[in-house]
Amino acid sequence: MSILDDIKAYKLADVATRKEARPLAEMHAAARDTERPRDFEGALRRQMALGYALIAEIKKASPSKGLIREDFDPEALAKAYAEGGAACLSVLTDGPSFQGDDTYLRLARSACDLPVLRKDFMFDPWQIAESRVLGADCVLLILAALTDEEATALEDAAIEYGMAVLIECHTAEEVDRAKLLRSPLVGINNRDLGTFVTDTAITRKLARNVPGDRLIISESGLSTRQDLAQMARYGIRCFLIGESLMREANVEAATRELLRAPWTPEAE
Ligand SMILES: O=P(O)(O)OC[C@@H](O)[C@@H](O)c1c[nH]c2ccccc12
Repeated sequence: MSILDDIKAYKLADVATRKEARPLAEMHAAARDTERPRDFEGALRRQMALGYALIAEIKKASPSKGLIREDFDPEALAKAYAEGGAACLSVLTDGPSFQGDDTYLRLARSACDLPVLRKDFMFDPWQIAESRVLGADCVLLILAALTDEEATALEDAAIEYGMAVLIECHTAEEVDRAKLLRSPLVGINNRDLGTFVTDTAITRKLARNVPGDRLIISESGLSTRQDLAQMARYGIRCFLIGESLMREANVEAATRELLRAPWTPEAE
């Protein structure tokens, strides 16, 4: 069984229990009743016009690295990322694999003005409604874990609640499948979720197949200004970064330093 199968099994069991407490009709009504989500795509595009756009991730632990950050305060981290110049936040809410929690999302979002991605594993439209109720402005759809039909149903639900959708791909085939969906946000994960092997060349290889009207976000394994400059040479200026920033003592300063003076062709 691959790790994604394993995650799907515990996630569906967890959703079944949560659903008993709040059935779909009730969660759907609550989601429709929330305030307008913050503009995730707009925040990325505004920052890209000025340089790099960063989705900064709040992640305590991961299955490949174990505990990443001991001193873990989601509110302080959200403020540090916002002050350091991030465009958006990503908050892990999955407990079993990432030591995440739904409350981390609420705390991070209320500590700043940034739009927030709920980083979790979505299989059931009920989870999309729940994400909006928790305050998420964007959800992640991992194509490696979903059929086209499932991805479409989840995307439709997110769009109905006014949320953005980050479509995650890791292979050329998944990039082709992303074209069947409506969301312009295409994440290319440099990490293989089955083996945890991370190779930042994956973004450059797959970017060629992404239509020009989509916004490419390079995800995972990025840590230095050189990493970002290297991507920018290929026209990719939007990044999702977690671990390397989570390991910094001063997250705000590290974020600011990473985003300082973006690479431009003129500078070469
Ligand atoms: O911590 P990193 O290597 O900077 O990566 C961040 C993010 O891309 C990674 O956490 C991630 C990308 N896709 C995911 C899907 C599920 C869980 C986690 C992820």
